[in-house]
Amino acid sequence: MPACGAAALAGEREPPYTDGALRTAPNVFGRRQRSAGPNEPDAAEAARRRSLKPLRRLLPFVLRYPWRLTFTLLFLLVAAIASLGIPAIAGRVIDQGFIAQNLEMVASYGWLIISIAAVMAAASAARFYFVSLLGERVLTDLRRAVFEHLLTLDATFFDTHRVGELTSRLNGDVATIRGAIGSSLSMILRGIVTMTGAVIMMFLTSPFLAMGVVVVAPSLIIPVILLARRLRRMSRRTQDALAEMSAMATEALGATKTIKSFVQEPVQGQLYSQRAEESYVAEVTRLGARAGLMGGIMFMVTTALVVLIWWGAKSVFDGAVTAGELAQFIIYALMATNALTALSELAGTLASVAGATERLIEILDTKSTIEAPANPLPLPVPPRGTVEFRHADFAYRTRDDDRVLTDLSFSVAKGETVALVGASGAGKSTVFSLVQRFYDVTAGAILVDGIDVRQVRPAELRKRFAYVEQEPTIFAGTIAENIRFGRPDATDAEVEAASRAALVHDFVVALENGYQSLVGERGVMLSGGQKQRLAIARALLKDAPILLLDEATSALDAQSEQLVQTALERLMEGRTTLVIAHRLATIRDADRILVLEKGRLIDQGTHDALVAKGGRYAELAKLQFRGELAQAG
Ligand SMILES: Nc1ncnc2c1ncn2[C@@H]1O[C@H](COP(=O)(O)OP(=O)(O)OP(=O)(O)O)[C@@H](O)[C@H]1O
Repeated sequence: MPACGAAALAGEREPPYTDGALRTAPNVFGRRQRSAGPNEPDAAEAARRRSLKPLRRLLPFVLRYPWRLTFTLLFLLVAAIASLGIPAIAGRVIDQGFIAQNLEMVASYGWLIISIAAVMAAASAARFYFVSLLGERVLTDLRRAVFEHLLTLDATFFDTHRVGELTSRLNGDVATIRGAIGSSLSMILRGIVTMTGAVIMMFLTSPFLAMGVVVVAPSLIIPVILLARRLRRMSRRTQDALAEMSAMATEALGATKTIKSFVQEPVQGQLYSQRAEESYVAEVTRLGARAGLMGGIMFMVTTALVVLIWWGAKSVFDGAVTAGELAQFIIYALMATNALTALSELAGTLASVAGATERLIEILDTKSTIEAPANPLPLPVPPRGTVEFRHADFAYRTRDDDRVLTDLSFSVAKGETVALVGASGAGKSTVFSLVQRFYDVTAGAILVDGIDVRQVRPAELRKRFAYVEQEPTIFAGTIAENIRFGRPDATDAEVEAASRAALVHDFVVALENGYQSLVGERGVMLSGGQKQRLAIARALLKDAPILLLDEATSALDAQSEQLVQTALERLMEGRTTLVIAHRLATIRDADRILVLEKGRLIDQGTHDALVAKGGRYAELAKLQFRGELAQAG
């Protein structure tokens, strides 16, 4: 019995994804990149790994379910008391039954043991059930809380964290905690109660033998604990290697087309096999050490047991204890050893659970810098549909010194179509992010419908915009779900009306499942033009007063282009439109063109006026619309 816990003492069984592994995961170039954000200072990392403090943060989640917790503790106590009662009766069986040769006594004690065993079994099963129930509940709540919180975080957070890392926190870290709470916690709780109980019973049974054990035990336990700690460090290295391998695979498998197109399969294969080898070596080293430790423990425990039996037998012969008391004592000693092995496992498991919890809590503790003001102002109803930038300066927090927008001032009146034009990196997309308050300006102000965007609830503000991205985001779901994205309660008739206006209806009805057809991940089953029209239908259905349109740069064929253009014209009707323009047609139809250069507004006016002026815009237009100008001219 003591040897069976040797593996646990040896510190095996750490769930995957321990601390820090994912933060240094390599990319497809085989280079490690840290994605730690402003909330994750590196220096404290090592100290935090050892700390069990984060576990306290799980407490509020657990205390939400007082009944489940009470039942868990109740059944835990009942099972422990019952299991501690059995050896005491076994001792009596030996003294009053075997030695006194009284078979009746053996039988009646036998019945008693069976009854207690029944209680113990039922209470253990109930304890396991309730602790698992509690664990699953806590994890589900935690996972939901983290996901919901992630959605509230600002764009800067997502600029500094890799999506892969965040999803592995949601999956890997939660799985780590589940593994621990689901089974280990149950074992651990039992271990604590049993060990305490068994030691007390050892003293009650024979203080003399118990004192002997207390003196000798530390010399056995301390080296084992030290070795086990070393083994845990090795185990962490193994998991780091494993996490690196899987992070690399995830990135590579998500980019198979790029890899194939650049004929990088052999290089990627080689990089992966390097990781696999590293992982293999780390694991084999760990297994070797573990095997040695297990063997050592087994030998030590068996030797200790033999010594205890010899010394116990001597005490029986000397008349210091009875044979029954000795048997009883040995059983308690074995129970205590077993419980100790479970507890030594606790240290390893708790450390990794603490690490996993910490990473999840870290997300929960991250505050969004974009928050609703304490006393938000309402936006005017009906909407005015105006936008104004007042001396706006902006720098991304990740690149503090690089000013992206400088003293930008312009205003867009209701129903006006204003085109933003400028070289790549001039700050056009940044204007779109700021007006929707994904980031805050560093100086100046942005007003929508006459009100500073920082004074209204972000959700209210964003309802005023329909945003059509350059590469529309299509979710893996049905066409209807994608169109309804901004208004899940829209009726079928409304969806169809928007689809007809956006020229989506005709191609949808030709599909076998119509609006219920699945579009695949990122809309892979749709053509570029279809995706754009779907995004336009979605924006139409949202029916917001201000349209933010980032025109697609990728060329569509003439017919598809015409369809998208028609759909766009319908979407722009009656709305204020800010458009990042890449097409001459859009530019010509715009009421005004804003020319941005390095984040400054250097000119504005109509296309003809700006061309006639012959400044920067004329040059830019010549470059950007070269083909179209040639055709037009
Ligand atoms: N999330 C971000 N974090 C840090 N810097 C950023 C971020 N997004 C953009 N930038 C930087 O801000 C500057 C302006 O970028 P922006 O995307 O607004 O330009 P753009 O005019 O829209 O360019 P393009 O036409 O190529 O899309 C660039 O120098 C860019 O590198």
